[in-house]
This record gives sequence, C-alpha cells and structure tokens, in this order.
Amino acid sequence: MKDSCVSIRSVSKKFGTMEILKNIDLEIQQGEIFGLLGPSGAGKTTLVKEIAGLEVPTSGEIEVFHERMPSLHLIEKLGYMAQSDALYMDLRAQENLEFFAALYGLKKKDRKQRIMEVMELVQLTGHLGKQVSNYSGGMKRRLSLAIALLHQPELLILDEPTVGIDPVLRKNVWEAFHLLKEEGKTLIVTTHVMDEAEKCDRLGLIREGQLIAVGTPEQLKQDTSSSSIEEAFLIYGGAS
Ligand SMILES: Nc1ncnc2c1ncn2[C@@H]1O[C@H](COP(=O)(O)OP(=O)(O)OP(=O)(O)O)[C@@H](O)[C@H]1O
Repeated sequence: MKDSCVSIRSVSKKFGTMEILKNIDLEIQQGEIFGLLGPSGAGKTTLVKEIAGLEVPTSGEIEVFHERMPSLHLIEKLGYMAQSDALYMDLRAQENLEFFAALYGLKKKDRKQRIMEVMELVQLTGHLGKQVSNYSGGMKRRLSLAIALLHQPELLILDEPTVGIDPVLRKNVWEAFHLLKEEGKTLIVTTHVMDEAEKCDRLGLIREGQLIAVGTPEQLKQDTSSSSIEEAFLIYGGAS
C-alpha cells in the first residue's frame, strides 16, 4: 500500500453558525491525483485551504506528510494555487517569479532555468517582461500555476487551476499534472468540470460540506450504474 500524504480526520469547519465542512474523513495517498468535485459553495476551497495550512479546522485534525497542519516548515514541500490570483500586479511576470523562487528557497543558480521551464509549460515565455496588470485573466491563472510549480513541491494543491484556460492549453496542463504524478508528486485539484474529474485517479464528491463519496471515477460510476460522473454525483447526492 502506498504511503499516506494527507490524513483528514473528523474535520469540521464553522464560520459563525454556518457549518461549512461536516465531519470529513479522508486519506490521500502519495503519488495520486486526487480531485475534489462539487458545486459552487460546497466547501472545496475551505477544505484545500485547511490542507495547505491557511485555515484551521474548528474541530478534527489534518496531517500532511505525517505532520499536523498548519506547519510552517512544510512550506517548501507544498505548492498552493489559490482560486484568486495572488500576484503582484505592479511587477512584471519575471519579477513575480523571482520573488516566489527566493521565498521558496530555490538556489540562485537554478532559478533562471526553472523559471523558463515553468513558463514554457504554461506558454508564457513571450510575456515574461510584461507587467502582470496587463495580463488577461487566463494569463494570470497560468502565471499562478507556473508559480505553484516553481519549487517542484511534493504536494501540489490547486484550486480550480484551469479556469479561464483554453481547451488546448488545458490539455497540456493536464499532461503536465500526469508527468508530475509519474515523478511521484501528489496533486489535489478542485474542479467542477466533469471531464477534468475523469482525469483524476480518485475523486472525492463534496456537497453542502459533506464528503458524499470517494473512489476512482470508474468505481463511482459502477457503484451507481451511471454513465457519467455527473450522473453518479446526482445519485450520491440523493437524486433518484
Ligand atoms: N471566511 C469566510 N467567512 C464566512 N463564510 C465563508 C468564508 N469562506 C467561505 N465561506 C462560505 O463557506 C461556503 C463554502 O465556500 P467554499 O469557497 O469553500 O466553496 P467552494 O466549494 O470552493 O465553492 P466555489 O466552487 O464557488 O469556489 C460558502 O457558503 C462560503 O460563503
């Protein structure tokens, strides 16, 4: 059996009186692409923020690489791409990348090459010198993805990474995710795009703060006699 990368135990989260996450238990193995699928407002972002150590559960606990989160010194092992782009708009893309490369402790001599590699992947090498405020929405997403990949983290947490990215590039990005997986990296990806969900090794279906099913896309479809993940989701969610 593969080693566990993320252990989520009895995790709940309240904002005021609203219970956003309800008693979640989940193990994510090293080297898998795990997708969190659910409608808007289901709690996906809250859960991945807690895995990344950016939010704390109201109750329960989360371990990443067998260490209780939040843990500051895991920062070099984690890559987190937020849903809204955390970029310095007044700086050029190159300067953003250099800033984050330094923050993540990349050695100076490796930085230039690594920056070129990640920008090639997201097809932005021609725009390195451009101020980020002049980037389109999709370009900002791609730059955020490049930044999350910079330090080759062991665990990549990506909150809707391909929103605003066109289908051709989306395909390239997914190929890159599979290459990372082959290198032994673990990826957690939130999505509400069904065809992306099919590309994950396993899926967690989340609805109104509850994890309603976990399994491979095939298992989830078989268990509900569905022809699509969308249909399986509806059945797990209580539709007849
Ligand atoms: N800081 C906060 N304070 C109060 N409520 C919050 C906070 N953050 C999230 N919520 C609420 O928690 C619920 C879940 O939000 P979350 O962003 O986790 O959902 P999501 O599944 O990621 O949705 P989307 O796909 O639209 O991003 C929503 O009702 C949201 O309004």
